[in-house]
Amino acid sequence: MDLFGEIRHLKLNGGTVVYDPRPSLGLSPDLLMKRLSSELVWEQHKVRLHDTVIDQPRLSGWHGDIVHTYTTLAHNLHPEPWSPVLKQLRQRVSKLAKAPFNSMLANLYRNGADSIGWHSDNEEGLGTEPTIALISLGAERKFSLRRWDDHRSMCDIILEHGSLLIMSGMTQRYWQHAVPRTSAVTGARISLTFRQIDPVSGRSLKSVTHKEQSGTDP
Ligand SMILES: O=C(O)CCC(=O)C(=O)O
Ligand SMILES: [Fe+2]
Repeated sequence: MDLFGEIRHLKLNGGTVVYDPRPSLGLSPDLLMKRLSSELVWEQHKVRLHDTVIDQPRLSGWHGDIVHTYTTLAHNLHPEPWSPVLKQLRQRVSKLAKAPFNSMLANLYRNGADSIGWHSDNEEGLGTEPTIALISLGAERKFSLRRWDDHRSMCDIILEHGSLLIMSGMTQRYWQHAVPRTSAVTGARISLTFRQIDPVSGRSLKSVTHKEQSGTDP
C-alpha cells in the first residue's frame, strides 16, 4: 500500500511506465469493482496452441469500436458497446494518459489461480509506440515486467485497488509483462486495458458503430 499516493515513474531501460496509485476516476474503486463485475459481459476466450484450443486462465470482455482478433486467439472479438461507466472511465483515462483509446480489453482474474502469461502488446494494429492504460480493481496482484532480450532485467510492481498503470513509448517493443499465478490471493481482480487500434493496419476486421446507449449515469 502506497501511503503517500505518489505517482511513480518506473526506471526501465527502453520502457516508459508510470504508476498512479490513486487516479481520479470519478467513482470509488469499490463501486467500480461492484458495477463492472456485474455489468460487463465476461467471456471465456480461447487460444490456439499448436493443434489444440485451450481456455485462457481468466475471463475477458472486449469493448469498443472495433471487431478485432489476436494472432493467438481462436476466434474474433466482437465488441460490446461502451456502457455509461466505461465511457466515463475512457474519458478520464484518456485525459490522464494523454492518448485516445478506441478499445478496451477487460480481464477478470477470479482468484490467484487466474493469470496472464509473458507477452508484449505489440500487435500490428497498436502501432509502434502504443500507449496502454490499465486500471486495476479488487485484489492486489503482482505485475511483472522483464526485458524480452534479457530476462534478468526485471521489475515487479503491486497493482493496488483503484490504481492506473500507463505503458507507453518503446515499452511494448523491449519489455514483456505478466500477472503470474499465486496461491497467496483468493479474491477477484479486474483489469481494464485501454488501447488505440488502427483498424486498417491491424487484424481488425471492421469498425462497428454502436447505437448510442440511453442514460448518462456512470
Ligand atoms: O491484468 C493485467 O494487469 C494485465 C493485462 C494485460 O497485460 C493485457 O490484457 O494485455
Ligand atoms: Fe498486456
